[in-house]
Amino acid sequence: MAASQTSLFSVHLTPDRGYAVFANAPIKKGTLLLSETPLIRIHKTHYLNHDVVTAYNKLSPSRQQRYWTLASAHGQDSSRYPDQIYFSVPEKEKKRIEEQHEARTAGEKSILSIFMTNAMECDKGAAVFEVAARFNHSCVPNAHFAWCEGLGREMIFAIKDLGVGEEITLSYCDPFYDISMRRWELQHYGFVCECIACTDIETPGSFGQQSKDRRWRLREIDDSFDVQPSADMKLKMGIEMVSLMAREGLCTPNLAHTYLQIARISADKGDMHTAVKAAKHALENYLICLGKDSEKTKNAEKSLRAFTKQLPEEKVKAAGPGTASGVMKNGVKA
Ligand SMILES: C[S@@+](CC[C@H](N)C(=O)[O-])C[C@H]1O[C@@H](n2cnc3c(N)ncnc32)[C@H](O)[C@@H]1O
Repeated sequence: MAASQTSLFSVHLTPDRGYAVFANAPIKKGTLLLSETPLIRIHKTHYLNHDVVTAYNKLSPSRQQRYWTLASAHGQDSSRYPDQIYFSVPEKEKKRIEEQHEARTAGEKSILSIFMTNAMECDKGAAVFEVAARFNHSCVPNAHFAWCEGLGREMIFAIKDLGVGEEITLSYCDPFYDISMRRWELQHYGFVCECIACTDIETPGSFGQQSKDRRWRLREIDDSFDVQPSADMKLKMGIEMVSLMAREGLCTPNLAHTYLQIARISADKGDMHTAVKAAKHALENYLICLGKDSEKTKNAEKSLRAFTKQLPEEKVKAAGPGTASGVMKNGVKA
């Protein structure tokens, strides 16, 4: 595991979660923790066993050896999964589901089971990264991973301030999923999450119980946001989402995205002061989660600049750093 030690974090074996990643020093949110090229990459989102085996066979013997050290969520109880595939599912998709089910329930780890356990989505495909694969899951993650196609690298950023020895976690599933959807998703990785959002869910007043309601509401709003015709209603929903995410401790790009939506709706309504304030929050959060090179960050920066130009002169001064001129002065731009 020598390659996994950096000045920022170390990888250690835990008693109950396999390897895990821990902060070596206090780390500020927005810090780039890891930038890594793939060990193996498939240029298809819906890959078959054949695609993974073909890519594996092209690896050097030493890379193949390292691949086999990674975790595998095989050996699962098949009764926890449906025993039939819906009749209208296309043949190729049926084959993919069957192959993955077999890999997951087999007694031995396989090239496919390792890939499925560790793969991260890339542009039109998936890849496994030797170090990034060691980060465990939390539904309230303190780090975020994103593929940067321009750099051909997986980037992991701290999205909260981290203390020495703190485990660094990522979310393997959409944080807006409610608890039953998250449990279903995480079952595929062969574990039951015991994070703060997943425990004590029946205890009145506990974080877990409140979280259950909040995530359910987040999903409900997220599902209906785009089809909501009223701008005022959308604004209200956006503000509620931000508040729910803050209470959940979810500082993921969804938060930045929601701020940007609030900014755009406010700008459409002519409320440029709110638009600028919300766009500043969006930019700040995209910078923390995705860094300055991300297209999403650059778009937020563009929106902020556009909205600031429409502010009356005296409000530009009041809005201060982070507005169109502030962006340059404060070095947010590369
Ligand atoms: C991508 S790997 C993460 C690193 C892994 N622990 C290792 O030893 O290499 C995913 C696997 O880690 C374990 N894992 C991840 N998050 C977990 C969690 N919150 N609780 C228990 N096990 C977890 C599961 O076995 C899962 O299949």
